[in-house]
Amino acid sequence: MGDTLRLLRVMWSAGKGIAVVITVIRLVERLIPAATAMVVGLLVGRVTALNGTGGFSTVLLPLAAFGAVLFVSHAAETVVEPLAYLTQQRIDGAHRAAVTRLVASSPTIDLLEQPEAQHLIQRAKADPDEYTQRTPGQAALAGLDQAADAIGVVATCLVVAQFAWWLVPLLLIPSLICVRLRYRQRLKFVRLWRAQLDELLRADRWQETLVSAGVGKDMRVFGFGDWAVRRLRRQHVVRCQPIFALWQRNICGQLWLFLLAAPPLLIAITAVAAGTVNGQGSFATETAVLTAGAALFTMIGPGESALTRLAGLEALKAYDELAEVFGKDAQRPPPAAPAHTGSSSHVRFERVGFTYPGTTHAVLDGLDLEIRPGELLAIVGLNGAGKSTLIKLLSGLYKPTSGRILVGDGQDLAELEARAWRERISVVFQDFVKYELSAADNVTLGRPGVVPDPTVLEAAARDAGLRPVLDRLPDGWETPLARTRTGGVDLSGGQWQQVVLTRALYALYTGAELLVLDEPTAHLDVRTEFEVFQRLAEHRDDAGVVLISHRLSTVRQADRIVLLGGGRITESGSHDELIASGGDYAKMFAIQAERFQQGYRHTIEEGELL
Ligand SMILES: Nc1ncnc2c1ncn2[C@@H]1O[C@H](COP(=O)(O)OP(=O)(O)OP(=O)(O)O)[C@@H](O)[C@H]1O
Repeated sequence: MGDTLRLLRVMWSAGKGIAVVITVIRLVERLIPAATAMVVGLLVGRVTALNGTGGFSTVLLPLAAFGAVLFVSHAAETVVEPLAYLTQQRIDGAHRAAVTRLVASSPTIDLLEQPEAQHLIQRAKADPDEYTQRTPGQAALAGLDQAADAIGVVATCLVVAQFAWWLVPLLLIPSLICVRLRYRQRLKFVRLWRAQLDELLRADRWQETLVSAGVGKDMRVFGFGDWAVRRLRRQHVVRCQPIFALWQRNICGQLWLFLLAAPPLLIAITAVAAGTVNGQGSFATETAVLTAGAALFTMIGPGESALTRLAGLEALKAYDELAEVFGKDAQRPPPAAPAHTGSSSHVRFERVGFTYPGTTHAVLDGLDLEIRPGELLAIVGLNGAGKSTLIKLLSGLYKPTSGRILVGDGQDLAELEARAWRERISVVFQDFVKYELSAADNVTLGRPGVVPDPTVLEAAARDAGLRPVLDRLPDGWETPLARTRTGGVDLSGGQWQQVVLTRALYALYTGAELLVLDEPTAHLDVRTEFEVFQRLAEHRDDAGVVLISHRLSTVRQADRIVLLGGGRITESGSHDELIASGGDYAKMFAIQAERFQQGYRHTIEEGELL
């Protein structure tokens, strides 16, 4: 009952007018079998009464009524289809927007990395690419169908009862048992689908990966196309086999359902025929009852509505669970949390420890670090030392497992409103995203919702060294940065990095106070990288910059360099101080300087960069 009410509410949410119209049409449709039975009965009665005596005019009325029933049936069918489509799209559009909003509302990303959360999202997103998956819109319409079916069954039973009341339970009870059994069969499909979510997700991702241009390169070069397709097929077969097996059992079950429902219908037909022969009813009544009985048999038919209702409700229930999980998360920190005060480029990590959810290894372990206002701070360390993790904590994407991060005048980052904090910082991640949007959109995403200022856009492009790249694009700023889009182009790795740097600088020049760059120049040639940093140093004003880089030739320009190792800062100082101390930084620098001089001596003027 609760589910039915919920589906009605969902239906109502599509718009009162459309909900009422579609309900009326569905009801009319369901009354048509009963109306047909009565009209056919009336027609047969009149024809029989004529008994070859002429007077054809007496059958005109039932004939006209029959035509009217046919017309109404046809009109209802024609009108209901677009209305149902509209209703479904409205409901599903709103549902998908709600799911996206909910998932996006989480201030951190730790939940998104959990398989359980991904399963919930898959269940809730109502993307009916699977046999058993249905959308809330489809479920609402199916719920309406079922309610209308029930009314249609009552009307048809009234026609049948004209002959004898006991025919109603005789036909109805086996049919209702069939409905129940079918419902249980469909429930098994939904449960099976739910149990297979993990494989489904893996197969989906694998398929998406295989058709992407990036993987297309690897696939061709290494020649693993056949292997990849075989793997995809195997995943598909493994997933489908239990569904086929369930179908096989289902087909056998259908025979039992037929044996349950058909004999009562035959008994009813025989009883009505015998009764008519014995003068218990007219031939017309017999025709009406038989027409209605057959309609009843088909009305309680295939159980598709039951599956649709069940599967669509599944998406709504998954949304509830998702709201529970993400809703809680979205409320940490509380929405009314204060905005921070003081300079955003003043940050202190106090004994910060961090272990990724679901793992046991502490990536950061009692880390103390101060990022001073206006300072250019470089963080270096070996692969896996935790540099990117530190940046994610600084961006508020994860909360420290222990310790705290104080920002501005000493406010705990965990208690601040995440959005307000992020407006004050500008971050380039190592694994940045290449958005299939225009060059302008790719950059202005750094400050969304604000009318782009062309002067600032140009300044950011100039400082990131993007201007020469833009000059070569066919449509300048408006060129889509994706080969798959009409008129689009793809950029080289270094050019993409310049786009992303431009985005970060654009955010910096429009209000951010702390620029965080995680390997921002790994793909840039040495000269471009040098020029970019020169300009950044000139134009950053009072903004702080945190730079992560393995290129120590870049890092040496920083005001201060810290070395991260074993989850803590192990060395800190200017380049000269660290070289003088002869620690790990000095050793790393010596190795790189030696390799650099060997590898680039002929292309870079001596002493220009080192
Ligand atoms: N989302 C994650 N879930 C679990 N563990 C993670 C996750 N991201 C990173 N790690 C682990 O955390 C450790 C630190 O990774 P991180 O990316 O911070 O290192 P890094 O210093 O930036 O390395 P690199 O120089 O190679 O970029 C690694 O052992 C890594 O496996």
